[in-house]
Amino acid sequence: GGAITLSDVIPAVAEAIPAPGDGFRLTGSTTITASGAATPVAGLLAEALRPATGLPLPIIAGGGAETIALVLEPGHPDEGYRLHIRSQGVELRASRPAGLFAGVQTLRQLLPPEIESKTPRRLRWVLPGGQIKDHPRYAYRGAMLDLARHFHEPAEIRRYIDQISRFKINHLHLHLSDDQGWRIEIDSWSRLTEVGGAPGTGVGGRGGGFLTKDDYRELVRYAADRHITVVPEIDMPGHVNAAQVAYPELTCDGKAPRQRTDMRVGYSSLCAHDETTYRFVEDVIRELAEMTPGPYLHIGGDEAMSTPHGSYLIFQKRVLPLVRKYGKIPYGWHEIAQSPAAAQTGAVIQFWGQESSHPAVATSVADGARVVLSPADRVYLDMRYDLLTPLGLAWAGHIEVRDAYDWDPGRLLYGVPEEKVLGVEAPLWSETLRSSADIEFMAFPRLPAIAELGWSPRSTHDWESFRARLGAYGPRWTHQGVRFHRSTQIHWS
Ligand SMILES: CC1=[NH+][C@H]2[C@@H](O1)O[C@H](CO)[C@@H](O)[C@@H]2O
Repeated sequence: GGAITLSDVIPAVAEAIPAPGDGFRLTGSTTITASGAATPVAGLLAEALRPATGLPLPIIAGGGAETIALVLEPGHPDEGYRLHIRSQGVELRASRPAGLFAGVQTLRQLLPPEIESKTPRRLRWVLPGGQIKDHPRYAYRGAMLDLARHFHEPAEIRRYIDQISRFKINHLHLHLSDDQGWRIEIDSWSRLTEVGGAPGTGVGGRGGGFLTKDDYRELVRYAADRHITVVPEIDMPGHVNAAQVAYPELTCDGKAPRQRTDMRVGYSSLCAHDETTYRFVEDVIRELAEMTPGPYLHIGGDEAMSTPHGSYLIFQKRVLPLVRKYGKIPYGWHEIAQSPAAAQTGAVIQFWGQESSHPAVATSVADGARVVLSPADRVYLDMRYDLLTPLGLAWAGHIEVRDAYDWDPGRLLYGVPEEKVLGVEAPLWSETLRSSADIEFMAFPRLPAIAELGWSPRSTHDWESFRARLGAYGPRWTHQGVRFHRSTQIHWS
């Protein structure tokens, strides 16, 4: 493709002022300048640029010519940054390390695609001259990975964290329990993983396993270093068969249900009238909260078809406040909006419907709840692209790249105006996934579309621009070894 310009970045930047001919060339004498809290971000920048360039790119504290300076200073919007590229040097300015990290993702995309090579390439490494002023439209830009239907090892989750961080995604929602399996160690209820995390507890009798508390803490740290907040989810009162196989006392009749490795939903429910249920729920919330530095604790709430409506309301009235009791913001699928406790506890409601209006959500929002948008027919990355797609489901229809791109989070839901939208999230359910390759095939190229909706100003929204930028991005995935789907909607470079 042609020379890279400031406007080729995904997500689209808020403002770009090119200065042609004033580009900065990386050479053997280029340094990176950083101090204090900017230093870890400088380390990630050096780590990103050294392999393909083969350049030393030492990190120094003291500035000077030919340097890429990372500067923390007041006056920038949250996660925002200013990038100024001139022939004599580069300045990346922000008020928080997260802003510098966002700027680093932009910088990577301003170098030729070969920058993603793990081995040195003999190339002129030139950053195009000019200025970028950039900041996110929404604070919450998420990706969800379902570890319950198919467990993915920590190394696979770290790989996904790396890949989503390139597009300024800043939340990773981990779906840690469901009917098939339980994937996070809880000390006070150890059979949850001894039984629910055993080999063979995934869909099709595969995909067993679980995260120890140390695995989880390490993933939280790895994500935090890339300015991604982990959002853990324990799905209740439905989607609990695995917990009930491990602890029959969590059923209303005390009989352990049979283990399930099929893909059906809606058949399980905790017992809303039994105090054992609330002891269990509180223990789980307490242990999850103490190992989760992020502000959110997701308690599911979806598809409770086997929970009578009255029992569902009793359950949410008891449980949403428990999340607050342990210092977290309650978060749940949009069914929780049936309960006044959602708004009363200032919960975040995750909309996963296909409707353009949802009265219960609009009411909760009017009463103080906020919304994360995950319309299933737009952002469910487990939906097939088309009839030929070998993986995934199709209950919400096929989702090609344009379907994922062409909608507006600020105008999706009647009664949920722009200022009540916390952001967007792309769930990837794992009933049909088996590997990192499967994750990458379903997530890319659609996730960048959702990342752009979450980050870029609405004024930059343009399908022809996005598809051209995406086509030019393809070689970067190839150099990284990302097994993306070569959608026929895109002209891949
Ligand atoms: C919130 C929600 N509950 C269901 C629904 O989404 O569809 C998913 C598959 O697309 C399925 O795995 C999940 O259990």
